[in-house]
Amino acid sequence: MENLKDKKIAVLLSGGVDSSVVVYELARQGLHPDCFYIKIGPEEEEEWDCSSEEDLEMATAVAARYGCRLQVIDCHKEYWEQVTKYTMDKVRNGLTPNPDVMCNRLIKFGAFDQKAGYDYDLIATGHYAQTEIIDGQKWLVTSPDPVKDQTDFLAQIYDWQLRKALFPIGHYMKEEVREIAEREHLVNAKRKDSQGICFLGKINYNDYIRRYLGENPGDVLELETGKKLGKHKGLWFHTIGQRHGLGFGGGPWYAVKKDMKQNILYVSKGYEPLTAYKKDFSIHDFHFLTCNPWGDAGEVSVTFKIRHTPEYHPARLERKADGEYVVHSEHLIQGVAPGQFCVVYDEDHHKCFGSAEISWSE
Ligand SMILES: Nc1ncnc2c1ncn2[C@@H]1O[C@H](COP(=O)(O)OP(=O)(O)OP(=O)(O)O)[C@@H](O)[C@H]1O
Repeated sequence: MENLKDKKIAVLLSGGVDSSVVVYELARQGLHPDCFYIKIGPEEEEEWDCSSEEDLEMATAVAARYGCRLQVIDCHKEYWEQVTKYTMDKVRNGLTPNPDVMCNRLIKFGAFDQKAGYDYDLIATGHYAQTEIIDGQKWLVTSPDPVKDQTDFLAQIYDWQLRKALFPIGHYMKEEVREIAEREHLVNAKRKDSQGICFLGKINYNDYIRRYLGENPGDVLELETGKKLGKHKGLWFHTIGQRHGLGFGGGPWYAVKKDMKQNILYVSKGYEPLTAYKKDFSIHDFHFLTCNPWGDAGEVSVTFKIRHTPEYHPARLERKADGEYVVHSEHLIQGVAPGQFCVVYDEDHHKCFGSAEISWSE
């Protein structure tokens, strides 16, 4: 780990076990970083839900135990204006967004930096990810825990954000983090991992979308035959590759294509319909975390993932004349949904180069 003694460090402390072990790890090195709890309230003026209150209590207890200050930073407005706007803009256009990816760029390393983080050299989080300095440049590298690895969620942060990021538990497996928390009797050692959309937690994704976009019913047709099977409530509730309880019987049915103009959802039947798979697909707006390692080389070997799963898929990445890329996967990939991020790694899935958005395809 880099020499931290002369650095001013801010810890993003959520009240969960991972960021609490971050504080412990730094304290163990004689450091007393300032801790920050980011508050994102519900969008309506309802009561703050009790799990957030409990989170803040836990964060307060952990910071106090290690002699650190804790401050609450309100990023409510920024979350709804930036992350929600991004999410709704994408789904409205039939694309599949990833709010958790944008939350890291826009909120944890973004809005937070403008409000408090600017005063610090490093921002430490409990993400399962690591960094490495190679030839004087800082790279994002994967965690040894393939199930917990979160480099995919970090693959849209800006280079200056990566330079400020510190992942003090990134070299551990999740079990090791839990063991440390139990051994140190941290108040939250036995708490369950958070789930759902970052910060929104329990909010159901479809309800979140419905609140902004409402419903827009249209036909559902079988791709192969054009036969009408029924109605959908809005294309934005469907993601390419997803198996849906559309309630038609005779399935399972998979969403395989959206016709935005005519508001039609096409589905295919069967457990593994070939229409739900792809080997070759285009990506655009490649965001490099550190730098473009390939220059304008025509083709390179990489690994990639398009979903938060432990597998990395081998592929050839082809650079087109316009500077965009085509992914040629070795294996068939299920559910290649436009708008999703394709996160690209080196052949050994060690270094994360960055990510690009999967392009719309007819
Ligand atoms: N409300 C919050 N306030 C401050 N930091 C946060 C908050 N939520 C998440 N973070 C930071 O982002 C990191 C990753 O968030 P994620 O939701 O993936 O948490 P997690 O893996 O469950 O971690 P934790 O156990 O620390 O909650 C956390 O470890 C923490 O550093």
